[in-house]
Amino acid sequence: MSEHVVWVVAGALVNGADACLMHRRPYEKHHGGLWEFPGGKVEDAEIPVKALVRELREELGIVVDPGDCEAVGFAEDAGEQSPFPIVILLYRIHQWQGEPRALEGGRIAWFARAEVAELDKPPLDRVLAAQLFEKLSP
Ligand SMILES: Nc1nc2c([nH]c(=O)n2[C@@H]2O[C@H](COP(=O)(O)OP(=O)(O)OP(=O)(O)O)[C@@H](O)[C@H]2O)c(=O)[nH]1
Repeated sequence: MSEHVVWVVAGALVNGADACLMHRRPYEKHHGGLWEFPGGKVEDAEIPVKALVRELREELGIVVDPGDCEAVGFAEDAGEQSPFPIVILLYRIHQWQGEPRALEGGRIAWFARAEVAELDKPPLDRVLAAQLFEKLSP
């Protein structure tokens, strides 16, 4: 059986010491109603960080410099909990241009670290959030 792996890039927009922007997926989509890091699928032959810059422009209307994206997390599921094999790369971003807006539906909001831990999230996002905040610890 050939398995098509879905590669996903996600961005943790961080404001100050603690606040992080999360996106609640539209209800009609896979993982609808759950809170995720903004981002999306890497297209064929696309370098991941450029896919992230593209996704954040499309989804939030912000401009991000690839040099401002720091890789901080990685999670994968071979298709055990997810309906398809998936790899997610998480980048932390401290600066961007523009005010983030939810341009593709769902909603966005800023959350403190403790609140992110409590949000309803897909399983891989629990792993990614733990990696992110480990890196943010003093
Ligand atoms: N963007 C994003 N996707 C995630 C995260 N965690 C996670 O399991 N996923 C899953 O990864 C997949 C990414 O799909 P997406 O829908 O965001 O990507 P996209 O906008 O490029 O695709 P589409 O246009 O087909 O909807 C979804 O199944 C989504 O639920 C996350 O933190 N961020």
